[in-house]
Amino acid sequence: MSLSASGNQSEYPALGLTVEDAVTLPRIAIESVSPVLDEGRFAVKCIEGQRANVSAVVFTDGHEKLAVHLHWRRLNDSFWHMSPMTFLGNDHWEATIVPEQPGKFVYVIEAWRDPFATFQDELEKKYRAGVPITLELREGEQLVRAAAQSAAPESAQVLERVVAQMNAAHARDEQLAFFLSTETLETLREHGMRADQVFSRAYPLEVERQLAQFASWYELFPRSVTSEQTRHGTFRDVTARLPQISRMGFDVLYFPPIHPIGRTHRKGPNNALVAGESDPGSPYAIGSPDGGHDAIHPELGTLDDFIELVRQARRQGLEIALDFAIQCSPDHPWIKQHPGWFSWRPDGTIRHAENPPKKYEDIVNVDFYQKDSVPDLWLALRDVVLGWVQRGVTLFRVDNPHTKPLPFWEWLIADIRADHPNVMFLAEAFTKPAMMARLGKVGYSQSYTYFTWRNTKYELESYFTELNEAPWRDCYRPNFFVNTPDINPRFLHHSGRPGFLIRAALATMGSGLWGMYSGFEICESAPLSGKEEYLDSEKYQIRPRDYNAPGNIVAEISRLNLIRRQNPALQTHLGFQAYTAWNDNILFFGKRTDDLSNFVLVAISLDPHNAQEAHFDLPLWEFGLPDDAHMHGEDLMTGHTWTWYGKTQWMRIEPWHMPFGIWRIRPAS
Ligand SMILES: O=P(O)(O)O[C@H]1O[C@H](CO)[C@@H](O[C@H]2O[C@H](CO)[C@@H](O)[C@H](O)[C@H]2O)[C@H](O)[C@H]1O
Repeated sequence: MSLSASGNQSEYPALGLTVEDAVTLPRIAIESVSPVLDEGRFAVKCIEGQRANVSAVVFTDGHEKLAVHLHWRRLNDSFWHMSPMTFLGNDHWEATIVPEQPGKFVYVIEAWRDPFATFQDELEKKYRAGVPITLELREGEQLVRAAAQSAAPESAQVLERVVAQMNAAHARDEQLAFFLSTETLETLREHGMRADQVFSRAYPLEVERQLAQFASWYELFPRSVTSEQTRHGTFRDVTARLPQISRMGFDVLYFPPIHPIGRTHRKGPNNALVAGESDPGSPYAIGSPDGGHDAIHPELGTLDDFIELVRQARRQGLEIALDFAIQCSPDHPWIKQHPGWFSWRPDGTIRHAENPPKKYEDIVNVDFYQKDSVPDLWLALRDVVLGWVQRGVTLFRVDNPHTKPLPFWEWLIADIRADHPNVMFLAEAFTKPAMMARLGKVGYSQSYTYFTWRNTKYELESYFTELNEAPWRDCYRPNFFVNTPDINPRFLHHSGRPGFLIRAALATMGSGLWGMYSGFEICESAPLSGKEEYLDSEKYQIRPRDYNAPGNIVAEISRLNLIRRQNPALQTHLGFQAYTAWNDNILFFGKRTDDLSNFVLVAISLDPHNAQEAHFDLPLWEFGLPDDAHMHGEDLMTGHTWTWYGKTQWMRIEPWHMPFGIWRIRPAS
């Protein structure tokens, strides 16, 4: 395609215009529309019931006043909501919308020249300056009559009433009151002519449940919910453990794959390439003669047990999240039923999967673009998700989504959410930033992050700040997992209990979304030969645990989750602001709601071994207070309260007591 081939230069005004084209171009400019992602190619993320601010720079030639409206609606509704946009000065306009349910929405900005507003403004200035206004009053009359004459049928009656009102105003004061009234202005704005009317393009918004932004995830392997390594845990055992998990304040209970596990190339303990007869294998090796992605591993129980578990979990305030791992053990039924969905090598084998440098010898990948795969494989995978949705599952953690095609995700997520807007997807992607962001743009409601590898004050401050800025804030919600079955963070190998508390505080205070893989609460950290992997990982064997083991941090985790529930400022990663504490081992930051009604200060020592002290700045300026003002403080871990006098304060953190402080502040009255 070339410009000369299309022959239509007006599509590219910057390259030159004919006069015929120029006279048809809009006279009003709408620029810098926000929020917008990639010029509207992708939807900006919003949360149901929460305010979304829409702003734009709107201007025209000359001095005439403009009127600017924001129109928005749910994609499939015919009714448009309308809010006038407020003029903020310097051509900036803003309006707020509050979408009430999850789903896809669009918004459009409309602008036009508003002759009556221009007239009213001039009339008022001249009147106040004592300049003669007789002629102006006559011009006003003309304007109102012209508006009534050219009114659309649905506005005619309203404008006739306005004309009648004007005719009834005989005394000069009455006329002035009529022409300067807000009511006259608004009626004419709504029903009068819209000169040079222009519309922006429609911009999409994706509205999700609050759980998309604020949720505490707990991960466990159902087979390990048992008292002995030789007895496979079941869904019924998990059901019995639900109250314990719910009491810790979690909202989501996430399971690695629960499907039948293959036998061919099954892995043994510690990723051994050969498994013993009784080794259970990696649950990610999905598929056996017992079924594939839509079946349940027989040793976990029945489908009814699973459905009952989902029901019981809901009763205790927990949603179940399932793993969606698009890969097959060589024993998966699809390999025989749909050989055309895989790419075969000349020797009749399928290449095993990998995520370099990791090798997954017990699984193979499907091929999304084989002749037989399009669209049958895509539809089959969609039906797998739908099947679990029909069984009550609303959350899916997707394994390695960055190794599958982006168009597939964009289609699948939109297709599922069109009928089930409550369903959400968490991307288990650890890859380059562009792909991490793009997964959010194509529909993932939240994502794993680099948090696990950010340890120093500089790293944490920069990372938390970056996530608050464009483009991340519009497309990416970070779920801070403190550990996963694949990540036994090096920091925890030798940090002892204080290190676990440090990471828990960073995750719970840093983002509205955080996650923990079981074992963290009893400070498990034994690594596999210096690697970031767990020794005797539960990915390859059953691992019973004593959750009451001495030194556990169950009480602290429960408290942190409670603090999050009680403080709206902590229910999102947005609103983060780093503050000054004069010590590189102490991260000090604030989280606050827009109206400052909830303001939480967090000080976390990054040193699990030594006491750390610092002078720090109490952010009085955020409340518009002078440096000598008083501030009320409340320790949210202990309930202790006090008053701070003045901006410069001092703290000491002893990790063996509590390696962090969480203080709710408000101006002392
Ligand atoms: O590749 P990631 O680091 O994102 O890890 C995820 O995907 C892996 C493949 O599904 C998965 O790996 C585990 O399952 C494999 C298949 O059974 C097995 O070969 C690996 O040894 C095992 O670690 C990983 O757990 C998951 O988080």
